[in-house]
Order: sequence, then C-alpha cells, then structure tokens
Amino acid sequence: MPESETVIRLEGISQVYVSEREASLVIENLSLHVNQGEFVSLVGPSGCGKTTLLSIIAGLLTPTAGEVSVKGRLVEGPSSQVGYMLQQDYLFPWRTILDNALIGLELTGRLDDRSRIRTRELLADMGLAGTENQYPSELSGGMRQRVALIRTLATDPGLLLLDEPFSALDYQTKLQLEDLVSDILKDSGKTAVLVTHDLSEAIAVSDRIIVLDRNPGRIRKEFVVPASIREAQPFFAREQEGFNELFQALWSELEQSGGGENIE
Ligand SMILES: Nc1ncnc2c1ncn2[C@@H]1O[C@H](COP(=O)(O)OP(=O)(O)OP(=O)(O)O)[C@@H](O)[C@H]1O
Repeated sequence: MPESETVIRLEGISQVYVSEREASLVIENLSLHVNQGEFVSLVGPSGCGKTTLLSIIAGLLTPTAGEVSVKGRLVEGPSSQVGYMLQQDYLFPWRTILDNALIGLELTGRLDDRSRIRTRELLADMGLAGTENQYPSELSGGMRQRVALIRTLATDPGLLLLDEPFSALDYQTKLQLEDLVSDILKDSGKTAVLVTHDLSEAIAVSDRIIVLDRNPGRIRKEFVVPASIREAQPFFAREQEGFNELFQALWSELEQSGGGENIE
C-alpha cells in the first residue's frame, strides 16, 4: 500500500495512566495502519483501551510512547480533519437543531452561506427537514443522533471516529443509522474507525475488524470482512454467506481475551 493511501498510522503506541495510587499500562506497543476509504472496527473487552486509542488518534490525548499520524502529519492536537461522534449526542439543549448542526462550522470559522445551505441539505437528506427551528428535547433519540452525525459531517472531515454511536438506540433505529452512515461513508470515500460491543454491527459495516486484548491493550487478531458482506448494505449484510462463521470466530476470540461479558 503506497504511503499516501495510509490515513491513520499508529506506531508503537503505549499508554500509561497515572493516578495518585498507581500507574497502569493500558495500551502496550500497539501499531495499526488504516487506509484511505477503509472502515475499521475495534472490538474487545471492556477496559482494553478502545476509547483511549480513539482519543489518541483524535489528538485529545498524547500517548506515553509511540507516534501517531493522520494523513501523513504527526498528530499534536485536535484537527478539523477528524470528526468524532460519541454514544451520547451532546446536543446543546438551548440551541435549535440547525444551530446545533452548525456548531462545528462556527467553531472552526467556516460558517458561511454555502456551508449553511449544505448543512440544511444534510438535514433534509437525513429526514430532518422541518426540524431546523425545533430544540433537541422535541426530537426522538434516533433523530438527535442523526443531528449529531450531521454536526460531525458538516465540517467535512476526511476521517470519522465513531465511539459506540448507535449503542443507545433501539434496534430498528440502530439498523437504519448503520445503513445511513455506511452509505455516506461509501459515497464520500471517507475513512472511519468504529468502537463497538456489537459484533453483528462490526461485521455489517466494516472492511476490517481488530480484536483487542486487555491488560494491557494489544492487537489480538485481525479479521478481513469477506467482499460479499462488505458490498451489501449493513441490513442485508447479516443475511450473507459467511456472516455467521465470522460472528462465531470473533466471539471465540473475545471469549479467549476474557471479554465475553459486554459483547452482544
Ligand atoms: N483518564 C484516565 N485516567 C486513568 N485511567 C483511565 C483514564 N481513562 C481510561 N482509563 C482506564 O484505562 C482503561 C482503558 O479505558 P478505555 O475507556 O480506553 O477502555 P475501553 O476499551 O474503551 O472500555 P469500554 O469498552 O468499557 O468503553 C480502563 O481500565 C480505564 O479505567
């Protein structure tokens, strides 16, 4: 793979958290490359360092050791190249839906007529036309999470970091949002890293799945999702040949890593 096609490069990453009582090695010597347009999921037992890794890629946390670069640049802090979406929508209750969706553009000094029109289009594309002047409390959980997604996409980041963005949603809404996110990423050629405890979700949306071990966090095993599953929309991916076999293989790895307890 040529250098230019690698979007995320983690080299020898270690993370030690130090508290008053102890120092704990949470991630040890982890290296990972993610290529342009790839959708990679991180799965693993609770506490194996998945969110810590996303924070390091996002530039919110400087690793204790190792190097991280995004699109060939060393990460030294947050960048508008990277969009981060979390399990909770963190919409501001006092701002309207449109103003919530525009906040990233506002904060990065890129709010103009064009970006405002584009954000309104995104709201309409995602079935939220007519909600622009409403407040978050007037919307359902699934609608609010779509607004959070639009807020993340409005700044047009090349890389999306998704930390369990669908886990608080009901099953039907979760499937709809998986399809939506997958379509958007495929159409725009964006790169994404998803943290999830849901193995079916990981298989349905990803090109590659990384299973992590804990104490300390390391890569245990990597699975490439077969083309027939990758090419199907997430909803139909679950019916493809090979889906159940991959689910069993992932489940077995997670059990051995001691992480069966939170896995769906
Ligand atoms: N700021 C911090 N200070 C000290 N320890 C931390 C800090 N953040 C995380 N940890 C610890 O580091 C370990 C990894 O946490 P992290 O949240 O990255 O794991 P995770 O794999 O995302 O877990 P989960 O699946 O439960 O969300 C855990 O043991 C956690 O308690």
